[in-house]
Amino acid sequence: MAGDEAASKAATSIHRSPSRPQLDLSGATIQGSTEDKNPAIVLPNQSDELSHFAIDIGGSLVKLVYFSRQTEPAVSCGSPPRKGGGGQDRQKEAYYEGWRRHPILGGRLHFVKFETSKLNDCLAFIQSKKLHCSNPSLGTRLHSNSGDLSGLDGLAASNGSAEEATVKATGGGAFKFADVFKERLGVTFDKEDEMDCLVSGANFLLRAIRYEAFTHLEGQKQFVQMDRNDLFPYLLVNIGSGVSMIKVDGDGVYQRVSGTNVGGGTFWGLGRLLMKCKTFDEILELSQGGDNSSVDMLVGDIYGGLDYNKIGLSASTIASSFGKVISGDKDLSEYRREDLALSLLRMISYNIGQIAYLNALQYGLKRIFFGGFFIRGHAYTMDTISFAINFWSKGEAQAMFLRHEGYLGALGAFLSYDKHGLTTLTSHQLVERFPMGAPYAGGEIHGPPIRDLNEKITWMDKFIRKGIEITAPTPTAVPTTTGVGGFERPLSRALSLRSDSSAALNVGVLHFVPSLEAFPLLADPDKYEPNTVDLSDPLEREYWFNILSNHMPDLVEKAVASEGATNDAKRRGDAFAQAFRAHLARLREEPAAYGKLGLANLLEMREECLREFHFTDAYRAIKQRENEASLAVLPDLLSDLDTMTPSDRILALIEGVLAANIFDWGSKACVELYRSGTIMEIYRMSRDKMQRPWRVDDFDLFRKRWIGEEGATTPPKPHRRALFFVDNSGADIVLGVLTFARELLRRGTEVVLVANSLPAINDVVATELPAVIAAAAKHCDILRRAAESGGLLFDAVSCNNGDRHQCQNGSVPPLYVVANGSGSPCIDFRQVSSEVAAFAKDADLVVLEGMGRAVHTNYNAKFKCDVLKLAMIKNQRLAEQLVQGNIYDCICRYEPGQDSEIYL
Ligand SMILES: Nc1ncnc2c1ncn2[C@@H]1O[C@H](COP(=O)(O)OP(=O)(O)O)[C@@H](O)[C@H]1O
Ligand SMILES: CC(C)(COP(=O)(O)O)[C@@H](O)C(=O)NCCC(=O)O
Ligand SMILES: [Mn+2]
Repeated sequence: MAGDEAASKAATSIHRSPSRPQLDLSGATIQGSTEDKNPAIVLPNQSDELSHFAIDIGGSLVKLVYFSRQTEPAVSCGSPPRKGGGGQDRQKEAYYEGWRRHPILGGRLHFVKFETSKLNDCLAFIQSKKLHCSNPSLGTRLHSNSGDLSGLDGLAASNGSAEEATVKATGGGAFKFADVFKERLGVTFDKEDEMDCLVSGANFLLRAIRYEAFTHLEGQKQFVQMDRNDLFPYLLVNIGSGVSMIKVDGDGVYQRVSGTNVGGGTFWGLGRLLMKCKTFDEILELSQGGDNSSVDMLVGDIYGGLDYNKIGLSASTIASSFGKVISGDKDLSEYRREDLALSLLRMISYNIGQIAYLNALQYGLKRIFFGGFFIRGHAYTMDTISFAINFWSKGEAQAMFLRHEGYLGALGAFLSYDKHGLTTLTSHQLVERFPMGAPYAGGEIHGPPIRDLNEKITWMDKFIRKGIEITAPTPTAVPTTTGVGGFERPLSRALSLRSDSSAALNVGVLHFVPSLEAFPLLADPDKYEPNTVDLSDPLEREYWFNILSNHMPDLVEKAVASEGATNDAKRRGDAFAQAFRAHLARLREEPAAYGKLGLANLLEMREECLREFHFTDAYRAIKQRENEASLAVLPDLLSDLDTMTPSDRILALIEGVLAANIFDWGSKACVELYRSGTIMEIYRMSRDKMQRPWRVDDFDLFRKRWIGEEGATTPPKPHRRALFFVDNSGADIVLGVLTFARELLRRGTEVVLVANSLPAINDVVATELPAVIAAAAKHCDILRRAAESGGLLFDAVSCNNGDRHQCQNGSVPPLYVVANGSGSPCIDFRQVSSEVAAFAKDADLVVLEGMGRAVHTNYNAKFKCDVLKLAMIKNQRLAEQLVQGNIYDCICRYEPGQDSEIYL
């Protein structure tokens, strides 16, 4: 397939579902100055009424799910601009091009909650964010400002007055408070059935969110990978104020089989009455220091301290919750509040667990999912419920919990709009992010919503003060279970309860990126795991947390400098550091808080966190300096390479990629190294040290594939197309990648350079590549012609050293640049841009370069086609662990693909 076809396939491959909404770009104008980096775009004919939010008003809590449009072309739109036009126009053209190519609405889903008794907070929140305003006649304003903090800038045509807006609403409050919403906000509720919503919310989450469901046993959280084709039947137990038990057999196919009036409302109500607790969390907190044996009547109390072995009950089994109270002659005030709280929690949780089990038994269901805000991510509650299910079912049935626990109904109501096309999205197209503002944007609970960066920084300060409560976990004692009776004491007794705000960080902002797909060349997509290092090991986790913490001062310094070291930049730098440290503290305490944790997630989160505080490219200056220094020596390197035999040359080229990978500003050791020499000195030193065999060395095999057996008469056919996942700026891209790419081109292989959509450390970004290539092309005819035919060069560049080498067949295949859809130093092949996926279809060679992409992630990944993994390991411990080697050792791993032709 020719490149143009591939590109056009990339463009068409996204028009998947005609039912998806499209943006009407006709008559679009850019508002504001053309010099403005982030101008607003006005779409006067975009009349698709925006469905801003859906609401679930329950007996205790109001749950709000709201949508904000993707206001900038998605990260996957980093393709280089096409020919024609002046600089400014070209930018504009590229911008529109992005929108044309990705007309499906991307956007973000936010989750917030309020107490029903504080409905005013909720109304104020909606009002301040203008969620209720959608006025089609005014058109829509789209801002390209990526600094959209809470996600809603520029969403609505904001004249403040709401025209007849209808909003999906569920829960009893949809009836009870319909008039209030009409009066105060002018919105009319379109009521959706609560059970319908719970079921569709749960089905969506279980299918589309990779780490949604988990088990919780004896303090251990374990994510359960649901098979989307084998989801049904299951029992859904929603523990809100009251409890609903629903047997779910499919989409919209369910039956509410049972329920109980003894639920979260009972717990909270009795907690207020008995312990005089002001908040729900206070009860949970109290329970952690409780001993229920002073309140509950235990089997041992009845049997004189003995177990009742005959029927399998231990002495510590609760025979009767609160039963001991009848025999003592004590006033309420004479009981410890902690003990009462624990008895209450156990009573409610066991009871619900038991009823759930009986229903599962009656309907032959093995899987039971618990939702509703009674759970509140509280370890002891979950352990108690799990214990009950496990005990009564003798291990047959399994209790699972949902990360979005209380939002099922609100999410279901939102999905019922059906015009976002969300129900068809797959996990590949969803990215969950955890911006610091997320828990606060919901107000309160904590209100008021954060509107700008300034407010967010102020919030950060508060968070940190609150965050001090988030201490490192005290090691938990060995669980003291007493046979069938359950835990004597809460396992998590020693831990302080997480504040609600930090618990709210369990639920992030869900980004829909319709243009992301799974990489089609993965050999076994279901088994694919991007992370090499297993962070479920506490020692490993601590090591990498420390690495990231220690790197902070240097990173903050670079970030602040990149923004001119102004006072504002310094303030943002501090806030960034606080925010990222808070994430680390949160994850130290609960590693699985954000889903399954891998090193790649941490490295990406750091980049996201920088962006959150408006550091768009912290290493901008460094990247530029290194590019210039490398471009200056490129001509000499090219001449050297051209004097070599093909066999020596391929070795020199791979050596070159490995040696240049030393320029890594994310590695502490490397950053220290740079103090001791210039870029060129370090590059030369690195090259001089290149000695084979490398620590992992498949070079001989690769050379065979490249030039064939020695003395063979017919050389192997060159690869058709190479997909080269590039890494760092400077020597890495200029002296390593481009020289290798040139050789591939010379042999007749099409080359697609796949670079980041957004910056990450000193990685080269797709939009920066055309300029780098243009500069390199001045010294090389092959690169120039290939870049021209790949549409990368606009102005004819003349080759000033007259590259004499021609391609084998006289013509040069195209060189393309494609953005990968990510802004991380690693790559997760479950989610790449649709352009990469389209270009992959014809590729027969994948090259992964650098420690992030070839070692931290994908070291063990298997591909359908040939793959070459090239990296220098710039961390001593990792080198020891992974390859029994040392820092600066190199990896050259070559694995012929399952489907590739065997030439050997
Ligand atoms: N911050 C909180 N405020 C009040 N109740 C809470 C809070 N966090 C958890 N809960 C518990 O969650 C229950 C409400 O759960 P939810 O799923 O929202 O149900 P509902 O729709 O009936 O309000 C409350 O009765 C209480 O037990
Ligand atoms: C972030 C990185 C993966 C980038 O490496 P690259 O992909 O550029 O080779 C790497 O710098 C890294 O793992 N740094 C942390 C390890 C350390 O400082 O020792
Ligand atoms: Mn890198």
